Amino acid sequence: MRGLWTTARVRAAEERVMAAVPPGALMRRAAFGVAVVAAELLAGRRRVGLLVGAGNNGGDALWAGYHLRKRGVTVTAVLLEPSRAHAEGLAAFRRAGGRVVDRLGPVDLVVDGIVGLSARGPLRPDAAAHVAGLDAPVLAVDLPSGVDPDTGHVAGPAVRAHTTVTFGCLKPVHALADCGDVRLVDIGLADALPGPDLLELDPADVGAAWPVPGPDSDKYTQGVTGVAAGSSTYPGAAVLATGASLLSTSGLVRYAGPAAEAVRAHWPEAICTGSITDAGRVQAWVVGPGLGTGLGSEQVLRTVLEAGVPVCADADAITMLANNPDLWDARDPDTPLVLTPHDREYERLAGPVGEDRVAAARRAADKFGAVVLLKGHATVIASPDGRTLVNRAGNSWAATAGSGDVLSGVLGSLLAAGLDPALAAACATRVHTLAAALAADGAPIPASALLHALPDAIRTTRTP
Ligand SMILES: NC(=O)C1=CN([C@@H]2O[C@H](COP(=O)(O)OP(=O)(O)OC[C@H]3O[C@@H](n4cnc5c(N)ncnc54)[C@H](OP(=O)(O)O)[C@@H]3O)[C@@H](O)[C@H]2O)[C@@H](O)CC1
Ligand SMILES: [K+]
Repeated sequence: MRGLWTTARVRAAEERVMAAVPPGALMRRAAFGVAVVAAELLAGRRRVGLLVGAGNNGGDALWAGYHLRKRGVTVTAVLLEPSRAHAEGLAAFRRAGGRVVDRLGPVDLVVDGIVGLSARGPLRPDAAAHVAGLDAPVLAVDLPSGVDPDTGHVAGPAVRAHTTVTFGCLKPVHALADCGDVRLVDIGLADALPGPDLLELDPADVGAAWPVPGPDSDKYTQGVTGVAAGSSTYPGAAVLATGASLLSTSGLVRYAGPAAEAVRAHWPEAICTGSITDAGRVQAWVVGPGLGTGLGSEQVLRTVLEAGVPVCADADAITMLANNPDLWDARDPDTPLVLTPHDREYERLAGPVGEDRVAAARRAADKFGAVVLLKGHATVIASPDGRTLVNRAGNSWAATAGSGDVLSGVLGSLLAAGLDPALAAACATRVHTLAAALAADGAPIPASALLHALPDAIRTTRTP
């Protein structure tokens, strides 16, 4: 499990550590780390260009340039605001033979020291003009300039980083936005940091939490998942969600709805019935994918919410909850509920997502007393108990029709197995992402291919 800390907390920790070490020590450590990674990326090539902004981020870049000069690398620097460039860093850079230029010429690597933790908004026009002309890979100092450190939001021109070197701890931007390969340099902040603001699961965390049968298990001990999804118009959603539940755990899966025949044809092991009223007992429900939003579907949702077991409410279930707030009354507030909206569904439910996806997920989790899984390139999972987890996909292979149905099926089976709902949501998201990447292997895939890659994805997390 990896923690991520917002800039306010990082700054507070830095102040505490700075008071106890010689002036400039933290920047030296940070800059040395940048130089080491730069040398690695150069792999013997010898030309580095620095883009240097007005603050300490630029100071890091200049000191990194100093260390690279000591290794015999040719280093040039563009000072975006010469009068505000970090004075000691600039003096050291010049002493070591670094040259200040108006524009970067041909280089093998660019070091982005335009702006770091103090970043607000996109790149300013002069910085954007320097970045637009780059064709060498970019090593970002702390974070790619132009990306918001706390939200990962990109509102305009921004640096696209091949690699990012950050210091002391990860910040939200590193999980919420594309920072390339992220390297963490220890500058001695760990003991000064409070608990993290966000968490990101490692595959091993997922593997450790994933329910697998023990020596005494039977088909009931892993939990029975109920799937209330699909319609005569959309039987595929039922097939995908039920299949995903079946492939995620060895527990039993019951399907209830108008797509029973289609589900039975694809998944003979599922217990299928045409109506929710005779579905039998389950330990968790998945409700919503392809269900429709008519009166009959509302009754299905009401029945599921009244069942007193954890519920994963997806797609049409979210739309119905948004359209008809009376449906909330059917829910026992002590029973876990996981809502899995994409942005448009979120908007129906709780208003615009806005630039801060973490804040949006937390707002809805508070408002509804539910775990909210806000889907995106970076999926944010907020629990009403305050925990927030993020999962960065790193690719878009899962952005295909039916992919959400698979996710809800996986999540439902983890809820049925008794996992903590926020952990279940994070594990399901991670495995879904892995399955998409494994199935795609470089080429677009339909959701059914993602579905069939689930066992391999789960295996990956369980391999030490
Ligand atoms: N503290 C420490 O111990 C350590 C800190 N370290 C390093 O310091 C970095 C933080 O440095 P920092 O706070 O000096 O500010 P920084 O991010 O360089 O910004 C400079 C100025 O840029 C401007 N600006 C704002 N937005 C902008 C935009 N979109 N595009 C262009 N410009 C923009 C804005 O100035 P303005 O023009 O608004 O007055 C702002 O003040 C941190 O990320 C890490 O690299 C490490 O050495 C480890 C130890
Ligand atoms: K930067």
